[in-house]
Amino acid sequence: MPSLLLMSLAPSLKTLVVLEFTQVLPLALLALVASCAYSRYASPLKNVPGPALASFSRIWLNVGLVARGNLHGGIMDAHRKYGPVVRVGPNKVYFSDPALIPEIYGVGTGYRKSDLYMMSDPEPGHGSTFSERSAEKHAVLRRRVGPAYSNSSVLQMESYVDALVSAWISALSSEFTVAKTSLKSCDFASWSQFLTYDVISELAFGKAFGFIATRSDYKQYIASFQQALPMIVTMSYFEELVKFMTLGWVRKFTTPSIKDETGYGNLTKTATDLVRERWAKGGVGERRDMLQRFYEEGMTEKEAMIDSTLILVAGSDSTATTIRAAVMFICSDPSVYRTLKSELAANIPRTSPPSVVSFSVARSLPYLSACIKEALRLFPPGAGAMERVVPVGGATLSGYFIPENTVVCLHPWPVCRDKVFGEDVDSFRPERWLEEKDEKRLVKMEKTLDFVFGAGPHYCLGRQIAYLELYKSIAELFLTFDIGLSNPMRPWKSREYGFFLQRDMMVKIKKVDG
Ligand code: HEM
Repeated sequence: MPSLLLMSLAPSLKTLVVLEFTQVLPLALLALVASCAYSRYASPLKNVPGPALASFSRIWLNVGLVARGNLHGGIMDAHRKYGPVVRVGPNKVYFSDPALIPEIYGVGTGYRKSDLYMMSDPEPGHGSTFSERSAEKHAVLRRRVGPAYSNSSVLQMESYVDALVSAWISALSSEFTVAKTSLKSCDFASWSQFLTYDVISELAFGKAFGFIATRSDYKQYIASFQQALPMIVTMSYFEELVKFMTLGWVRKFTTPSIKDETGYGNLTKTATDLVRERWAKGGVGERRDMLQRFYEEGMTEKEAMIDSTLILVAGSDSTATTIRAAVMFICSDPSVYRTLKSELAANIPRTSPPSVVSFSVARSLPYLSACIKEALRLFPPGAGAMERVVPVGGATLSGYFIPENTVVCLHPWPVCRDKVFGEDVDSFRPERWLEEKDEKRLVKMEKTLDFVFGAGPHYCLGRQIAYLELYKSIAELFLTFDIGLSNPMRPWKSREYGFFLQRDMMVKIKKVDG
């Protein structure tokens, strides 16, 4: 009976729906056109230069740049075309003048992280040290995790990094060189990350996952991250979609499961299990690793689970990208290559059995330091937009009044090509760090470069760990091997989604004589 009634009502319902739709559609279109016209011609940002499409739509940024894996390149081009201030969206303005770093990123200036970071929350309402948008909650988290990253704790863990760098060099040697002759090309894109993943898991949990030992992408953590990242990052720019996706029932379909045998879900499970085990033992591990320090600072089990997963992600890709970039740039310039090799050979005696160069010795080598700085400058590995929200009252930035709640950002790629570095900013020239006689300018160069690690309350906590790995791995690589790019015309395949997804970086390696 009810179905008969429904059937008799169906035609009139259909007419009603069609009528409603034909009436609503023009109204919706009108509202859309009015909102685009307002954004383009009447918004307080109407005079800020930028692409016309970006002034009324997010398509230019979100689809044209982010979804195509080239935010850093597109933003650099936009600054070249429009100058130091660019309107990249209806409510977004990006800047390139490093003088704005203290204002936008400084301590206590009131600029909070934008909703772009929401997608990085491991759970709705539970931000990590990286994704937390409330300044108060972030300060509490940062106080608790800070000691684990301090210079002294990092230096206490140097011997564990040495053991892994040594195992990495031996593995490269036995896999790719025999009797000083190169055998097969090495995919250095993967091998650089085998090292950084093992180092970070060793420092965080007191136990390397086993990328070097298995000479493989252990449980496909790297592959699964690379597969998931483009979609996650592109969606994070559509904040309304993220709000929908974080609803409990939707998350079930969008988040990798901890029941997975491999991939990112399994990585989360591994970190979660290790934290649970450790908290059950009162925080005490076999040695005083980062997890133990988290426990000592009063972190809850949940906070530690969230932040230890963050370390694995934040601490492996960025450092691996810098190792790759350094190798690529050094191998592409014969004069840089020769100068670096001579400096290393002259200052680091080879011992038997071989020992890994100490951080203090490696840091004292001027040419090695200049190469690392130049690699970070020319190829900042953290290429995600560090967006912030203008506080109440608005602000005047680079001569434009920017109203409150506008999203603003300085992107490290254009910042690292600022004129303070000289005329030839697009060249890899380590000498620029050694020839500069003007002390003040050198300090300004150092400070500007440091922005690759962010600034202010969100300044990178893992900077010292990154440097420890960079100095040791690059010194040991060029001391032990002669290295050449297999395909200098196309050294790697690279796309960027905040992190760089790089593969097929084929290199030939040969043991150095002597
Ligand atoms: C060359 C290597 C690295 C670069 C260029 C880099 C860059 C950055 C940048 C730019 C930020 C600030 C992001 C923002 O404000 O949105 C950041 C934050 C962070 N980084 Fe790194 N990072 C590197 C290595 C590492 C390593 C090795 C670790 C961990 C062991 C790490 C852990 C973190 C954490 C926990 C934060 C969040 C800090 C906070 O918001 O309070 N990073 N990093």
